[in-house]
Amino acid sequence: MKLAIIGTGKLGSALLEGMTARGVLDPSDIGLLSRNVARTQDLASRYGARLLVPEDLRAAERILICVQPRNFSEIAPWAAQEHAGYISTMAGVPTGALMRRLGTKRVVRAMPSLAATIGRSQTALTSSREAYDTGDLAFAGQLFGAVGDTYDIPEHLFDTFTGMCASGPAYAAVFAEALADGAVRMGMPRAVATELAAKMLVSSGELMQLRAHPALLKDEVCSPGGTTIAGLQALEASGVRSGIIEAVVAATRRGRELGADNE
Ligand SMILES: NC(=O)C1=CN([C@@H]2O[C@H](COP(=O)(O)OP(=O)(O)OC[C@H]3O[C@@H](n4cnc5c(N)ncnc54)[C@H](O)[C@@H]3O)[C@@H](O)[C@H]2O)C=CC1
Ligand SMILES: O=C(O)[C@@H]1CCC=N1
Repeated sequence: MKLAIIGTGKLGSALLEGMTARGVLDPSDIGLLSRNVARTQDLASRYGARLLVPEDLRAAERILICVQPRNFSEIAPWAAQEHAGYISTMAGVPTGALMRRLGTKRVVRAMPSLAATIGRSQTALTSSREAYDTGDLAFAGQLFGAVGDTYDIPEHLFDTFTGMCASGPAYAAVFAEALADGAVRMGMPRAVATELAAKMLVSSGELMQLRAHPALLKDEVCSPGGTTIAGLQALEASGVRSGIIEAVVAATRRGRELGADNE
């Protein structure tokens, strides 16, 4: 078995879906192990992966940990296998803590996002020296490279990457929801407003990528004395920029707390 995935919740299943859809691993080389056995059995049958019990981890070349940081202490005792390499997606938990709790030096820390489902995750990677030497980091690079872009991020910036790129879809969702609320406030039907808001965010992201800086897009859309600059004035008065900066700062700090809880 090339890869055992512990934790088949929102991220574990998104990674499974993204990886199998893109053929990075044969489903028969993937094993799944989670507390929610019914859901995991269902995923295993749907994707052609194996349902595992902890003893099966002895046969896993590498183990991908996708449980919540608060559940790490529950799985660490039986997840620790001398022969295996580890990849952890747990927010906040540093490579040092992973090495100590798993009793190995073969540790890769990864931070993907739910966009892995559609092959558009931005995944941060960092690892121990041993994980580099044994090819674990290269393996993780292939795995996450199949479901989006990968970035070498130094460990001191990992929680910030998490607070922006991995948490980011939630911020974007709140922005879309609020946009739709605005349109509903002005009389637009909810279903139409919700669909328009999401599509507008996607196309705006693509337009931004075609420009050197997001401000250039803003300037092109703002006609002198027009509607957009009036809307932007109201947005700026709400302190939206500071709110977004604070969101990334708070998420970064929370990542550090989760790391400290797992020392
Ligand atoms: N949801 C997201 O967008 C992202 C999540 N992450 C990280 O990925 C990890 C998983 O996140 P989610 O999938 O959202 O969480 P989740 O709560 O949806 O899934 C957690 C999974 O762990 C399993 N689990 C919990 N305790 C267990 C135990 N003792 N033994 C076996 N299985 C156990 C649960 O049954 C569930 O399948 C977290 O550490 C999170 O920080 C990272 C990037 C993005
Ligand atoms: O909210 C969380 O803690 C996880 C990590 C990044 C996205 N979801």
